Amino acid sequence: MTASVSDIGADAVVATECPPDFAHRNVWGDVAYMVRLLAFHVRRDWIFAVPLWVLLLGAGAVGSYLQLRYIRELANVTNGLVVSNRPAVVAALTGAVVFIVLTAIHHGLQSALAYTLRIRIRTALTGELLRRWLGGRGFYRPLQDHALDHPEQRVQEDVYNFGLYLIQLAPALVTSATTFYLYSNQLWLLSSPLPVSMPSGGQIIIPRALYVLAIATAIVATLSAHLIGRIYTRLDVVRQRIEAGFRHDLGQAREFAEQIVLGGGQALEEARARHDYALIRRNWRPYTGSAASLEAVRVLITLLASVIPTVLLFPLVLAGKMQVGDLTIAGVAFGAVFHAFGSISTNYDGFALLRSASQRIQLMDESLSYEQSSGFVHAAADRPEFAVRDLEVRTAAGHKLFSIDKLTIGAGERWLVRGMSGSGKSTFFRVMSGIWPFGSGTVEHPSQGSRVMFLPQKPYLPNGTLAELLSYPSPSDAFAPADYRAVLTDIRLERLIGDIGAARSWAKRLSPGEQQRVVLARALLQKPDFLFLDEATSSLDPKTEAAMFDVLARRLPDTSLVTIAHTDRLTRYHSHQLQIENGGVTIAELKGAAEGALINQSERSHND
Ligand SMILES: Nc1ncnc2c1ncn2[C@@H]1O[C@H](COP(=O)(O)OP(=O)(O)OP(=O)(O)O)[C@@H](O)[C@H]1O
Repeated sequence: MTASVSDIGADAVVATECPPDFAHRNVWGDVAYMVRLLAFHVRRDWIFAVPLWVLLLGAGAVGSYLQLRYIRELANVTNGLVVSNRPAVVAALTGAVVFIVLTAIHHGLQSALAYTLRIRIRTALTGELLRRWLGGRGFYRPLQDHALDHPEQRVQEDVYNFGLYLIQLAPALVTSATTFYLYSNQLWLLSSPLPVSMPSGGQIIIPRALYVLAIATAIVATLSAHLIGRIYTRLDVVRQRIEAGFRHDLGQAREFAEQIVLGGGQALEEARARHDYALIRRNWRPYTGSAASLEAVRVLITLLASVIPTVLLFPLVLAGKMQVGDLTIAGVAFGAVFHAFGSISTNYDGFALLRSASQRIQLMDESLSYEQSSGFVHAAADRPEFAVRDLEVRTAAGHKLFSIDKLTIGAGERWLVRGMSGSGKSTFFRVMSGIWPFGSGTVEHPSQGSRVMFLPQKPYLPNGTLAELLSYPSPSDAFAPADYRAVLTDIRLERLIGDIGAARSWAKRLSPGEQQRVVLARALLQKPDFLFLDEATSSLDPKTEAAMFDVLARRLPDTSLVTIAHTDRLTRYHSHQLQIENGGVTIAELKGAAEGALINQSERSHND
């Protein structure tokens, strides 16, 4: 099957989609947020940030001074040539070469400062975003539909771009201010009044015509750049998002290659990737248009600005009232004042990209600050037990899943949780862990010091050494090599003992059942007081499953177990059952659960 791009509505998406994060932004709000980010870095890293900023901005001012001196030497060369003064030409050329060398050294040092500051800004912002995103509960959003798009890109690329464009722009603005200061006076002096004939027949005199024209041209340039640049910023925010979507879908196709090939989904995956790319192409058209318009307006106004002084002053040169070199200086001074006053317009593309990066960081910042208020009261019990009262668990959409009037999971008890698919078993675990906010009631958690461990339905096996996988979430040096050898034997993966220190893509190398056993080994190492297993052995054959429950009973005799399972086979390993059905629960004691049952089962398994 090949789905065409228009089938999927790419045009509509790009043409009509206004990023939710863009709608309420304006340029001053963005600038205020940039200042907040900057202030954050300066507060965090003031010992380095303050001197680096001072040096970098100072370097901008030095740069414009060097440029001025160099241009003056060039003007002296021209003036010396006009009057055939050889020593003056040679002296001016020598001066020009000195300023060229100084300018090169200056640029090198400025780059070093800029790169140092960039990585320091990035380090401060990345550290903060990682702390708030990965380090807190903000990491998990039950409402995936409303979750922030591609936070990973915001942390990685947007923070990088923020530092990049900020460091490009900030010194440029300081250079502009210095240039404006240095050249303003000169242009003011060179500016004579200009008589302008009016269509009505009269004549008005523009005082300091060159100066006024330089400022007016700069204002026109800035306003036109802003009008075009607003769209450019918006399109760049869209571009960042759809690029991230493209990368994400390709990454997912790589991750699930086996499932896709077995399911025959290659054509659909290709269509999905083409659709993602089509969005990028559709966005590229207006993006190109606005970038091209920005560039054209910038060049047009810059070039016009470069001829205005000649147009106004050449009669004075022809009349012998002004030297050619002075015309050059007037031209440079006009250009400098125009560029300095209108520096936002000449740097508008960088400013637009800086706004786009800062908007995306801001949305992540706001999203991390947002706390979904929980309907549940979580408290610490004074005994080592979980106790729930008047619990009503709901879906994110507000539909009731089930309610529990009263339930206590005491020390050493073994509970089996059952119910139809979608009845809310995993959500019950989410409530018990405190990450599910939708519903009401009280959950008392075991007294301080009790350790609780949740093993979810889908094992999470990040890349790393086998020891890191087994010790997760503790570091691998938290356990001795002998512990790893023992648990690998317990979970019947002795063959991997030689690979304990080997870094591999274990999620790809291990079968789903083996992955589940690796996750069970974490519990054997961590020895929690309460262990919640969400269909943690669903991929195992009955014999291996029995062996795993036998090991759990042997190695963790005092651990309270809460197991979600669909199979009757596990009844014998539990003392109580919680059945979720028809919006309520039924609680029963399982009389057949005896130590003997475990041992008999285990012996049978070994004899099979
Ligand atoms: N993160 C989430 N956001 C929104 N709804 C969710 C989320 N997780 C689960 N649900 C919804 O809550 C309901 C209960 O889901 P839950 O995972 O608890 O079911 P379950 O009983 O464990 O199912 P199964 O036996 O199939 O694993 C389902 O309708 C599901 O769609």
